[in-house]
Amino acid sequence: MSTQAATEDLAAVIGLEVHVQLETDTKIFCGCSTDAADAEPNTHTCPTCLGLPGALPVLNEGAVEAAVRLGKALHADIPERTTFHRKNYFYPDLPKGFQLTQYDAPICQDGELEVRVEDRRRDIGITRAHLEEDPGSLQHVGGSIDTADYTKVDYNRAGTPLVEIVTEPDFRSPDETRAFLAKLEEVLEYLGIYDAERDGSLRVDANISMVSADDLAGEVDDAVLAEANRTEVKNISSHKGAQQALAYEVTRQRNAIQRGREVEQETRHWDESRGITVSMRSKEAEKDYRYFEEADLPPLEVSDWKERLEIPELPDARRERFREEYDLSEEAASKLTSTKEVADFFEEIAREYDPDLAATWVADNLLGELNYRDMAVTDLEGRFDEFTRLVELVAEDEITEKNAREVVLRGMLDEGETPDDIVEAEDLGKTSGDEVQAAVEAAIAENPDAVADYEDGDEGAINFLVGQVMQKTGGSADPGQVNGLLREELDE
Ligand SMILES: Nc1ncnc2c1ncn2[C@@H]1O[C@H](COP(=O)(O)OP(=O)(O)OP(=O)(O)O)[C@@H](O)[C@H]1O
Ligand SMILES: [Mg+2]
Ligand SMILES: [Mg+2]
Repeated sequence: MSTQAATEDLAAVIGLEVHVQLETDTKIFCGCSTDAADAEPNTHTCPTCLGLPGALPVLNEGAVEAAVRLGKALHADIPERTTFHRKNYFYPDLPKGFQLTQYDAPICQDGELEVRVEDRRRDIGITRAHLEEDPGSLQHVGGSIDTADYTKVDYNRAGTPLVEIVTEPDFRSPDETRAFLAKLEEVLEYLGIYDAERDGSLRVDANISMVSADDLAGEVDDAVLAEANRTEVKNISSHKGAQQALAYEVTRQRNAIQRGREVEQETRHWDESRGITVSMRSKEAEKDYRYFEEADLPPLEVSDWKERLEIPELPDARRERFREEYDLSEEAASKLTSTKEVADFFEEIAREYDPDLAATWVADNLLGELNYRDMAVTDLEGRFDEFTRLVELVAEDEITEKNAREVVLRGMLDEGETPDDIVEAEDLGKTSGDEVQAAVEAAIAENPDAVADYEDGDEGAINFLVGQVMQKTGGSADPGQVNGLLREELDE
């Protein structure tokens, strides 16, 4: 098809395999801790995750529950029973010589995830999501994967629970994959089964082929996609990486086809520092893996787990509810549902104070100041009460909005102080009505010339008097209010 395609318009067909580390305390088939971020290499290991002879796997219920919750969120089918298989291949990151994974009875099948790209809605089909164990990690010394002097291996990661989410070849551009991955991460975080901060917690294999644009118009014939030669790009660890690696492949494959060459069906490696993909090996066929069912793990009955396990309201539903319930703009509702923490936080404040005030303070002021400092709402962990107190001070009119934003909020974020301490130290408490009234009267009594000018029709004189009152109140009075009070006195 390549020679024929050379004369036609070409379009990209993309499918993703996304590996997500599930957040559990222990590994998927043994009791070793998964929290090895600061551990010495090869210290979080045992005979099971090292694959020593005679060691038996025991399935971690928490990992299965996380996968079932994900399945619900993706509107996937959860089978009555699910099984595990051995996928045999030889590579140093795999001490047993096989990976325990799922094959013909995965925990989730036939789901979908709705994505928005600019203003278009795209429903991306989820072929399957299956559980498996993470291999160990390799560290290439003195170069990258193809040029290193030698390689070190660390089995702390081996056995970390993974869910591999395989999409249908439904993406038509690298941008769409970026939107999908962002959305998927949002859902995973809402479900509380994933830690985005952990290194390597999301890894992507991106499959891409170029086919004739005509073949993609209308109903797509599966046979066309099955026939197209695709490359599978590995070693992608971010949304941006996926987008860049795929954009590179679009150009590379298009050039090859236009020069009359065939695109090889192969596995390629994304070299992030060089911004290119490099050929690694021809793509192994499924039969190479000699899959067979793991005799040490009996089939698992999961028919009633879907009913039993609850999932929280997900980002799309929550955004819609926020728009209606709190009468928010699309933009504000999106910002306020970007993470579960932000959304929970907003709702807590909105219930107690005015939702408009809560929306302004969380979506604009707080997120704006955090963003400016490269911080996230999670950096405020344990200080939510302080922020609520700040909103309360504004709601009850005890400090001006300007001081709240420019002095108190910034002091909280930069100096780690509490709102009440800042208000006291900076003497920000709004001057009471009586004090302002007294200052107005004093300013009038002390400045007969300005009063006379005002009475002669000189509007500028009022500004001078406002300035006098502001001075007397140490700047804590509201200038608009002072102006009104002065006119009331003078116009009597
Ligand atoms: N013509 C195509 N162009 C781009 N991607 C495709 C095409 N056909 C299928 N794909 C995608 O390739 C991926 C296949 O993943 P799957 O895990 O089923 O098989 P695999 O990559 O052969 O196996 P392995 O898990 O060993 O890598 C899916 O994401 C699918 O959408
Ligand atoms: Mg796969
Ligand atoms: Mg693959």
